[in-house]
Amino acid sequence: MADHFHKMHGLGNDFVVIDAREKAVSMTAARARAIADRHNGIGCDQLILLEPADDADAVMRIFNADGSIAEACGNASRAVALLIGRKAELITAGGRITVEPFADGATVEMGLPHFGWDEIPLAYAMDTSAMPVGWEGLSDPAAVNVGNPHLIFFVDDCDAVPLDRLGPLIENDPLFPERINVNVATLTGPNAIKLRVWERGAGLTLACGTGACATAVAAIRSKRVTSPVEVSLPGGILTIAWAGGEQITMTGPATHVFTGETHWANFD
Ligand SMILES: N[C@H](CCC[C@H](N)C(=O)O)C(=O)O
Repeated sequence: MADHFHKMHGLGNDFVVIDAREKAVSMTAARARAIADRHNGIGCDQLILLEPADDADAVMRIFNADGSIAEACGNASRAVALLIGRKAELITAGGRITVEPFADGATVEMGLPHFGWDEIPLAYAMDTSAMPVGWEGLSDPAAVNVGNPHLIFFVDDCDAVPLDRLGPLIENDPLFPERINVNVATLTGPNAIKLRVWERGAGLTLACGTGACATAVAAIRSKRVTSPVEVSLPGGILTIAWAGGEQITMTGPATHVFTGETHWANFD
């Protein structure tokens, strides 16, 4: 009996989605890594495993391409919304989210942002709105936790930042006990941001939903922009709304590419 999966993406941030609500699928970091491998596996930025939940529509477990666990995944939340096909509540390691699909995408209530140094988390206390730290020309970042941890640098030209080199350096800095997602953002209007992201455990991706949420929240909080914000990533545009103290709302496309079948034991 073959195992089925859905190959999906949100603005090019791609996923292997396994719906294990009816039939359990065991997943380990090693198996997730093997499935995510773009040469010897199926290939994806994150592996998404849907499991039964007592008081929600599903538990959504998120494995990065390196096998590490992510507490939130905005683009995958929209993909799962499309797959479920109706309004749904999902439990993730970072909290409870509500998703509502439309024809070719979804709106997601991503929960509340957190700003405390120990909520990011950081290794020691500091003001997370403008941190007194820097890496090779990148300085004064903000940090926001939107279920998962994000560091945001506002720069004049995000395309000029060597993120392929600085991303892993910052991701793995001892300041971040749980590592961190690295965002470089350029303001392009009173409600517009251009964004590139180095993702914890996945590297450069075409889009990052939680990165867009964290960056928009940091920009709104510091009065660089007003809500709602259009965030332009290499893969496309997400709209993020946040009225301070409220839920973050993210709206954007989701794509079901194909349904495939395999045997997960092949990846052990
Ligand atoms: N691509 C995801 C983010 C994955 C975050 C993951 N890299 C981590 O937090 O470890 C998104 O659309 O939000």
